Amino acid sequence: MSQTRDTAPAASLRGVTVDFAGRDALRGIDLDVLPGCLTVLAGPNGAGKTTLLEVLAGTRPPTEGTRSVTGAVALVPQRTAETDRLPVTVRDVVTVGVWGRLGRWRRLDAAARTAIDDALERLQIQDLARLPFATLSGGQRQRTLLAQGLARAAAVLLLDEPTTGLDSDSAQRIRQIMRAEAESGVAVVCVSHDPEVLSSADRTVHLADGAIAR
Ligand SMILES: Nc1ncnc2c1ncn2[C@@H]1O[C@H](COP(=O)(O)OP(=O)(O)OP(=O)(O)O)[C@@H](O)[C@H]1O
Repeated sequence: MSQTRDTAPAASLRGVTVDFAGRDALRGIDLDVLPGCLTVLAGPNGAGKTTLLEVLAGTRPPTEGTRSVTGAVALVPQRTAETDRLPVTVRDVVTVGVWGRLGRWRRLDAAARTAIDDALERLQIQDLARLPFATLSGGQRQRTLLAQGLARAAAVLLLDEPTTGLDSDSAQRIRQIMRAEAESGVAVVCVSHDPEVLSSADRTVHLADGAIAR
């Protein structure tokens, strides 16, 4: 970890509970996410990892408790059947990452174009940029979604099982990018069952039945 323990958190949750129709997916979660730190959320299926990531992202409001963040947040979701069907190119998907920095009409300036090109290059998908997203392989889609997250240049980067189903070279590249982002000061939080992601973590948060076990 490149930051000290007394660094102010980039995101904090206090007493967070998420109730799905009377069943608690999360129960009383207190969590600080630090800049410069790769935090891995681990635990069995159904433990609440994705729900916790969604609360950190701000896409799922907690039933109880509070969330505070100090800067922009990027969420790299697991590739899904819904995103497979979107009639957009790879470059379009990555371009969404810079929208938050653009004006009302979302006209791309030079800095935004550079951010998009850099993200495509870091994920080695420049040659795919003009292809429809729907025609990509699963691994290529995952790399495109991560490129979108990098283009956002957020203070907090959240990833849901980014190496699942990838070949070893692609998985290795994604692990290297997560480490590099953490080293550059980003607060990186990753849900993963991948032993190599777990071994590269600065901190592992184990969830069990909706609570932090250790
Ligand atoms: N939209 C939803 N509606 C109802 N219940 C849900 C919803 N999303 C998740 N749950 C439930 O909340 C619990 C936690 O789910 P979550 O997806 O956060 O677990 P997870 O640890 O990410 O699991 P996995 O490792 O299988 O991805 C599970 O019991 C799940 O069935």
